[in-house]
Amino acid sequence: MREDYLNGEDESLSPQDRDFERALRPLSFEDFTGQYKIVENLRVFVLAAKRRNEPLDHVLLHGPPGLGKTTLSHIIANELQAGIKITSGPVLDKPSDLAGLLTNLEEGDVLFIDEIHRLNPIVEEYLYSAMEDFRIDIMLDSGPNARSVQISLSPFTLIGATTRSGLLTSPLRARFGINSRLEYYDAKLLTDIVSRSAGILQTPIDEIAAYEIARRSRGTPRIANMLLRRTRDFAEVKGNGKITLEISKIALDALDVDVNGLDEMDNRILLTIIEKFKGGPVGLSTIATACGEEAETIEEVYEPFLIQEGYLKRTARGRMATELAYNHLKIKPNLGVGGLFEGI
Ligand SMILES: Nc1ncnc2c1ncn2[C@@H]1O[C@H](COP(=O)(O)OP(=O)(O)OP(=O)(O)O)[C@@H](O)[C@H]1O
Ligand SMILES: [Mg+2]
Repeated sequence: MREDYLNGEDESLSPQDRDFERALRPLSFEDFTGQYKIVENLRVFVLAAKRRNEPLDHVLLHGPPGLGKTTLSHIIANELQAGIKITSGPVLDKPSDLAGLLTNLEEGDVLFIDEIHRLNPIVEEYLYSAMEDFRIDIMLDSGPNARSVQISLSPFTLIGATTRSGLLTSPLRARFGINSRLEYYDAKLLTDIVSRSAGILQTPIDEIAAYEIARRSRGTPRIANMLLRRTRDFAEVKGNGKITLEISKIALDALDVDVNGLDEMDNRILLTIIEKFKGGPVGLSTIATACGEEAETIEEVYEPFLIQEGYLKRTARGRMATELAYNHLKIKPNLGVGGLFEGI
C-alpha cells in the first residue's frame, strides 16, 4: 500500500491547489453550507451515537466530484471527536492492507475509504465482516499449513465516498446504515460559500461579484473556490485587489466559463452531439471518442450537471441534446421528419 496517501484530497490537484482546498474546508457542521437535510440527519445520528457511547453507523456519501464528500467525512469525525484514518479503494490492493488499517483503529474511530467503488473484490469481502461484526478472519500461511485466525476489531465507523454509487455491489451498499446523496448547490448557497472563502483569503469582494462567480460554477463548491482564486489574481493584476462585478466578468470570460456556467468540455459535448450526431440519440462511448474524453469522466463529471440543468436527456437509445442546448449554442434546430424534439 502506498504510504504517502494524502489527506483525502483530490490527487489530480497541484500541491498549491490542495493547500488552498485545505484552508477553505469547513471543519464543523456549522460551517458547512447547504445539503441541509443530510447535515441535519447527520447531526442527529452523531449526537445519538455519542449519547449511547456507540460508534456511528457506517455512512455512504455519494454524488458528483467537488460537492463536499471528503469535507463532510472529516466533519463527521470532528463532530464525533474521533480519530480518522484515510485511504482509498484503489490503494487497498491486498486484504493485508485493509487488515493493517483496521487493527490500528481505536474505539469509535472513523475509517474513510474514498472511491470505495474501486475496491478490489477480495478486499471488499473482508470488509463485510469487519463492518458487520467488527472482526476479520485472516489466513495465515498457505497450502497444507493454512489456517484462519479471527481478529476482533475495535468498533469503528466506516465512511465510504464515491462518485459512482451505481458501481457498488449490493452486499456492500446494504452494510451502510446511512446513505446520503449530495446534490449540486444553487447559486445562492454558492454565493455564501464564495463570500466565506473570500473572507478566509482576506480578499474584498462585492456581493454581486460573489453571485456572478457562484452562478457560473457548475453548482460545485470546488469550482466556485477555484474560480474565486483565479478571479482574485485578476483583481490584483488588473484592478486594485477588490473583486468587483466587472473584474469577475473579465476573469470568467478569460477562463472560458460561459454565462450559464458551462465550461469548455460541457460545450464541446453538446456541440458534438448536435453537429456530429444531429442532436442524438447517440451512445456515451461514441460521444467520448468524438470529444477525446474518457466515457467514465463524461458520465461522472459532465453529464449529471448537463442533465440537471436540462441541456441533455438520457434516453433508452442514447443521449440527446435538448432545445435548451440548441438555444444555448445559438444553433437552429433542424426540424426534419418527425420533428426533432418529438418524444423528449
Ligand atoms: N458545503 C460546503 N461549504 C463550503 N465549502 C465546501 C462545501 N462543500 C465543499 N466545499 C469546498 O469544496 C472543496 C471540495 O470539496 P470535497 O473535497 O469535500 O469534495 P468531494 O465531494 O470529496 O470531491 P471528490 O469526489 O472529487 O473527492 C473543499 O475544499 C471545500 O473547501
Ligand atoms: Mg473527495
